[in-house]
Amino acid sequence: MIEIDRLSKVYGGVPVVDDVSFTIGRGDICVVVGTSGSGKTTLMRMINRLVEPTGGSVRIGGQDTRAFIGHELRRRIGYVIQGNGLFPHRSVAQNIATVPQLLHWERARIAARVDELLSLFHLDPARYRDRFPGELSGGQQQRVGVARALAAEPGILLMDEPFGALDPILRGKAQADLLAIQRRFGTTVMLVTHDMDEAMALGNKIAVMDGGRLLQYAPPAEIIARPATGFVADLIGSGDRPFRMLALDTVFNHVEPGTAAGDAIDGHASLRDAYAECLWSGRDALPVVRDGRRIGRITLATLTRLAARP
Ligand SMILES: Nc1ncnc2c1ncn2[C@@H]1O[C@H](COP(=O)(O)OP(=O)(O)OP(=O)(O)O)[C@@H](O)[C@H]1O
Repeated sequence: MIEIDRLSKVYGGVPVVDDVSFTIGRGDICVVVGTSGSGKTTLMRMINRLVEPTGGSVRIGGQDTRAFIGHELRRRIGYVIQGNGLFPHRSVAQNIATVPQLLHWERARIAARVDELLSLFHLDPARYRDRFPGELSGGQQQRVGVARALAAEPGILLMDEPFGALDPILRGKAQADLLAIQRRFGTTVMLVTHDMDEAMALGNKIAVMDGGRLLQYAPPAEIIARPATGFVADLIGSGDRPFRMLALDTVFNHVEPGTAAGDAIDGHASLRDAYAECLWSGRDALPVVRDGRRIGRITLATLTRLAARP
């Protein structure tokens, strides 16, 4: 659990983070959104004390972060930045091993962890562990960057625009990987992004910043349905609201008995995808499959009802 308590940062008399308080629950994914210069990065960097607060405090697991020496705190908190920041002259394995080595893990344990993480990120260890970052694609480098941040099994992962440089396809895959890994390790994640779709896809809580202040901190459905200010409403985009609402849920949760004609949709698909398929194919219901077997249908009427303001 991360408790952010009246946190402020002032540069040259100007508050860039202004009296911000909120709590990130253990195992939560908190996504921080806001306009450029709203203080997102500064807020994040005060969690691992790359930036020292002017006022307020941060507690992790009940302990004030000021009780730690800065670099020791940072060894316990994974940190990923856009462009991954890999060491170019160290191999993939050496990059991932950075923090475990600082913590004096045994060699065999480090080697096993490197291979485990490479496999988790769909990189064959035998093929990739001895390569250098320059010998990887951008998407592969980004995965190694996240693997490095997770190497010492941190309870907390801070991610600053981690997928900003990836194309939309790779971005979707990187988001799915992050969700799978977060579920597996139960890591508490704080992620900064400019992309509202990404925020909604990943966050179970969204923090909206503007001018250094926290405007709203709530689950995505709450932010969409009840934006705290006009600024938050604008950020979501009024034309996108019904579609954002549908994107939050999957077909499985709304299957009805009955049949429908035409190609089926997988139950894991989002309601937004189901809605798009109904419109595109001109159907008012789609068959739903689970593991290749038809289990019922989803109707346009249900999707329309679920897209409305709750
Ligand atoms: N070291 C610094 N000295 C002075 N001003 C700073 C410093 N770091 C950040 N700022 C200012 O603080 C404000 C917030 O910056 P920050 O990087 O936290 O915003 P952000 O929301 O992450 O922006 P972006 O989305 O563009 O990355 C900006 O006006 C920035 O110019």
